[in-house]
Amino acid sequence: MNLASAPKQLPAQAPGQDARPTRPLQDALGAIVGPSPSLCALRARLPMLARSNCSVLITGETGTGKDCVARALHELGERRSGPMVSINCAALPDTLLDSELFGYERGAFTGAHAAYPGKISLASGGTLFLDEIGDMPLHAQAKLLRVIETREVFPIGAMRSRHVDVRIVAATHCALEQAVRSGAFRADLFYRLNVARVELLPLRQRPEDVAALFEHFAGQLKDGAGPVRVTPSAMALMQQHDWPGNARELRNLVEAAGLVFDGRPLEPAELPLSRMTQPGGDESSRVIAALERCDWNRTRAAEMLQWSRMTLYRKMKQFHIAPAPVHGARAP
Ligand SMILES: Nc1ncnc2c1ncn2[C@@H]1O[C@H](COP(=O)(O)OP(=O)(O)OP(=O)(O)O)[C@@H](O)[C@H]1O
Repeated sequence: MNLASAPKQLPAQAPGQDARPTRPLQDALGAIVGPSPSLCALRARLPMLARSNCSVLITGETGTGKDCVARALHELGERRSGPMVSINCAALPDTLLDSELFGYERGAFTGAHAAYPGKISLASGGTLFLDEIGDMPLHAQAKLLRVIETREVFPIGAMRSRHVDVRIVAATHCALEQAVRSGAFRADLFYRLNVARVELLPLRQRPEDVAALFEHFAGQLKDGAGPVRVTPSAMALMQQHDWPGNARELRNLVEAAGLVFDGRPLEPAELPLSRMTQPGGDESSRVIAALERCDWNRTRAAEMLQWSRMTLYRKMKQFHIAPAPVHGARAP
């Protein structure tokens, strides 16, 4: 099957035209693949959003492309020659998040053998991408709010604050409004971050993007693994799949398909669509089943579920699943 490619959303470059202004635009927008109306609208809106310096909050399920959008915002804006510094707020324990974000002076605490400027200062002149902002502990939220309001950062153990010039882009998979209502997220910080909002739909709500994404990921396969092709019925099956891991799950599927592809378009039965990610079945059982099949190795279980490790940790926390069963008994 010849898969439909994404429509040409970008204006063609006239011969002799200076390539400099359009190249970053083409690259950054071209990295967000998919002909669905929601992605077309996003690509039309991003250049304007990137030109402003306002904070942007990107929301969407895991694997929907929040990181891609944050990168495009940086690359399309005037700060593109500056750094883009990312931090995953869910990946660090509370104490480390503080020092990673705000930095510290030499000797500020045991083990601080040298001063560290912190991610916020390191992003000065560029963009600070705060991934999984919904998992930021309340005390760090208060400090971040102060940084946004004063544009000053106070490293741990420092005598004086330092000026910083950063654009903040934050992302979350969770409903921050609900977290604000429950008191888990500060309302004042929410309003500071939510100046502009980008909402990414789950892939199951934009099945028209599946073919274009499939072709995009197939084109990225290393030599010898492609070009993977599928029959029309296999594509139809993929368009009906619920994709709990969204584009990341599709990318993993294409990589797995590349390993079994022998030049013949793949039939539906040959698609490595994991039963773990088939529609139906409750999610906590799927998580436990994957962990059991991988001897409770969370890295392998995350791969099997086609989730990032952070997503698996989050789901385990959500469903109260302990890291390993005690005496073979399942955690509640
Ligand atoms: N529209 C898209 N076009 C091209 N690639 C995409 C698109 N959406 C997602 N991807 C790719 O899918 C993978 C997952 O995307 P990304 O990391 O941006 O998702 P995310 O929403 O930030 O996930 P998480 O919440 O788990 O961090 C990446 O390889 C990314 O490049």
